[in-house]
Amino acid sequence: MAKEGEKMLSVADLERAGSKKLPDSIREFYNSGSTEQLTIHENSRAFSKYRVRPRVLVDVSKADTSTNLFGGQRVSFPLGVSPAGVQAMAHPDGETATSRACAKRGVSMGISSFSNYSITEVRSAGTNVAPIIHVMQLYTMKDRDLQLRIIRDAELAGCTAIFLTADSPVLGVRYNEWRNDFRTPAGLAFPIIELTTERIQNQTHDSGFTAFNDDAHNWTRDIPWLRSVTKMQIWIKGVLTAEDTLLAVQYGCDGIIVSNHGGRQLDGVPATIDALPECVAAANGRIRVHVDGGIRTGTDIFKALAFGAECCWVGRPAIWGLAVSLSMAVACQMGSVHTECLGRPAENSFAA
Ligand SMILES: Cc1cc2nc3c(=O)[nH]c(=O)nc-3n(C[C@H](O)[C@H](O)[C@H](O)COP(=O)(O)O)c2cc1C
Ligand SMILES: CC(C)CC(=O)C(=O)O
Repeated sequence: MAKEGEKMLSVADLERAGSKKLPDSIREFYNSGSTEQLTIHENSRAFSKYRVRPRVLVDVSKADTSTNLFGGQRVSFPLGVSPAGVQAMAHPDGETATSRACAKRGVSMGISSFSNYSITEVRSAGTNVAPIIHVMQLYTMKDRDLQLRIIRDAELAGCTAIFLTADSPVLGVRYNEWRNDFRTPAGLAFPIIELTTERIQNQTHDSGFTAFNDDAHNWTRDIPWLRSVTKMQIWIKGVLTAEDTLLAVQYGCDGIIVSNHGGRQLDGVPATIDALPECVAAANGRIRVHVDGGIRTGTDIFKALAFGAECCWVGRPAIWGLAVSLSMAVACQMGSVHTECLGRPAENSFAA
C-alpha cells in the first residue's frame, strides 16, 4: 500500500490516495454502488476468476498497443475514460482536465450529460493538446428539444458518437446519497443540461434525475428517432445480455458498451466481464462491443480483449486521478501494464 509521499504504482494506490483527498459525502458519491453493493464488488472480483494462459518465446520487442476505433480513428491503446458526471467536485478543472489528460495519452473520452463544463469546453481542452475522440453520453430525456440541442452541440463540437445510456430509467438506489443528503455543491454548473446548481439546490440527485429523465424510454420509440436526427454513430451503453445485443443489431446501432454503470444502477446484475462473452457471441461481428466496470489493471484489459471486447473504458480511476491532480497516472499505469502483457493478442488465450 502506498504511504504518503510514496510512488503510486497501481490504480489501487491511486484509489487510496484520491479517496483520502475527498470529503466523506463526495467520496461516497463517487466510490459507492447501489443498495447492497453486490455488483460493484463483483465487477472487480470477477476478473480474478480468469487466468492468463501465456505463450513464451514470442518477440514482443515491437509490441504496439495502438488500434483503430469507431471506424478508423487511431488511439494509442484500447482504453477510454467512461462518461462520469460532476467531475468538478474532484478537481476544479473537472472534465476539461480529464480531456487534456486523455488527449495527451491518445485515448478516448466520454462526456457525461452531467458534466460541469460544456461540450465545447471539454472537447477543446483536449483538441488543444492533441487529436482526441470524444463521445457524447446521452439520456432519454423528457425534454426532447433539449436532447436535440445537446445532439447538435455534440455534432458541432466534433463528437464521434452518441453513447445512449439505457440502464437508467430511474437513478439507482444509492443509500450513501440518502444517508448523506447528498447535493451537488453550490456554484457548479451543468451547462449541457442547461442547469445551475442554484436551480437544483433543493433537489437530491434522484429527484432531479426523475424530473429530467424519461422512464418511458424504449427501443422502438427512441432509437429510430435518434437515427432520424443525427448522423453520429449510436451506441447503447448498459447492455448485459444477448437479447439486448440482438435488439441493438436489429435497430441498426453501431455498437454496445457492456456496462452495469459501475454497479451504480440495478444491484445484483452480473459483473461485466461475465456478461461480455454472451454479448460478443450475439453480436457475432455485426456491431462493435466495448466494456466497462471494475477494470483496474492491464491484465483486466487483456482479459476483456481476449473475451472479444474491442475496447475497455474506466470511470472512477480518472476521478481518483483528478482528486490527486494526477489524471494521467491512470493511463500511464494501465498503459505500461498493458504494453507488458499484450504481446500478440492472437497468440495468447486464457482459460477460466
Ligand atoms: C461518479 C460517477 C458518475 C457517473 N456518471 C455517469 C453518467 O452521467 N452517465 C453514464 O452513462 N454513466 C455514468 N457513470 C458510469 C460510468 O460511465 C461507467 O459506466 C462506470 O463508472 C464504469 O465502472 P468503473 O467506475 O468501475 O470503471 C458514472 C460513474 C461514476 C463513478
Ligand atoms: C450526476 C448523476 C446523475 C450521474 C450519476 O451519478 C451516475 O450516472 O451514476
